[in-house]
Amino acid sequence: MKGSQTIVIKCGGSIVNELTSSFFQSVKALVEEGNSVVVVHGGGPDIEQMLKKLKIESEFVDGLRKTSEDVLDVVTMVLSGKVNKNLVTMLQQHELKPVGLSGCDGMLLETEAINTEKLGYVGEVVHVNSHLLTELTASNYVPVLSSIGVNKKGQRFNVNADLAAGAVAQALQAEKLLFVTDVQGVLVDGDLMEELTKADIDELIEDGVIYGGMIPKVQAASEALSNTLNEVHIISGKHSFVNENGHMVGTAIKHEKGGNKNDECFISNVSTIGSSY
Ligand SMILES: Nc1ncnc2c1ncn2[C@@H]1O[C@H](COP(=O)(O)OP(=O)(O)O)[C@@H](O)[C@H]1O
Ligand SMILES: CC(=O)N[C@@H](CCC(=O)OP(=O)(O)O)C(=O)O
Repeated sequence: MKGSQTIVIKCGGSIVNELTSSFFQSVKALVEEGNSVVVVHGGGPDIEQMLKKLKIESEFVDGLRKTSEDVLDVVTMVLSGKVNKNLVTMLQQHELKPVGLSGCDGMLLETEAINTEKLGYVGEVVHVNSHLLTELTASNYVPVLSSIGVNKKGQRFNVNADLAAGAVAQALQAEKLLFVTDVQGVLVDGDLMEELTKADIDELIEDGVIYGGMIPKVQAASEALSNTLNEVHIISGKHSFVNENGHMVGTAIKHEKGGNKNDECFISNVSTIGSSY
């Protein structure tokens, strides 16, 4: 896939500290081929660790971390501090031009509370400042966004990073959205599902085959599908994005099965999955 596509890459907290050189080479190849790349990241395990250290309790409600004022401060420090700066420096080491930002900066992720009584300071993105992102990507910068949102009154919110990435992809009318995580894709009885539709996803969630942190990922993926975004990929950050033919690996979430699967060379000039293990 050569040219000027917009590609949103969500790096999950499960993998953000273990991304391999093959992963960074894949990102670099996408930028060098003239694409606009925006990175959105989470950091669930790092948040969990810091909350434990500070002896602050938190619980998950419907897959989202119920967020008190204290939890919000920790989430902000961990995501926009440690995780964001680690990712920025790693990208720099791979000769990219990352700019670390939170969703508060430039009101990148304007956010409103989902249900204050049930979830506290957990928000959903209602508007993305696409202009700032496109200004940066036009100059070959790679914006690296932590999933902290803000409302017009200046209140910060904790946003699930999968949902933040979906909102960014929709706002930018991205052609590609990649969820990079710690598994090869969606697995059923240990087998990788190469393609899934929304109907498949609903059934797999209902049957308990897709659970936990995979739920917001597949839901954000299917909701982000549009006229411009025909496939959303869930892939592992432990290796290259592509196989030996230059085609995407992992699970593709699509409007319907079949179609253009593997018709397109996603990236050329990058090490392939076979060479990276
Ligand atoms: N059907 C499934 N296939 C693969 N992984 C699944 C599935 N259902 C649940 N999971 C879990 O989802 C996890 C990825 O979600 P999560 O830990 O939230 O990742 P991230 O931090 O990358 O967003 C996997 O490590 C796995 O434990
Ligand atoms: C509201 C909510 O649940 N926010 C998440 C934000 C981080 C995140 O989403 O990180 P992952 O990419 O590791 O899932 C949290 O507090 O853990």
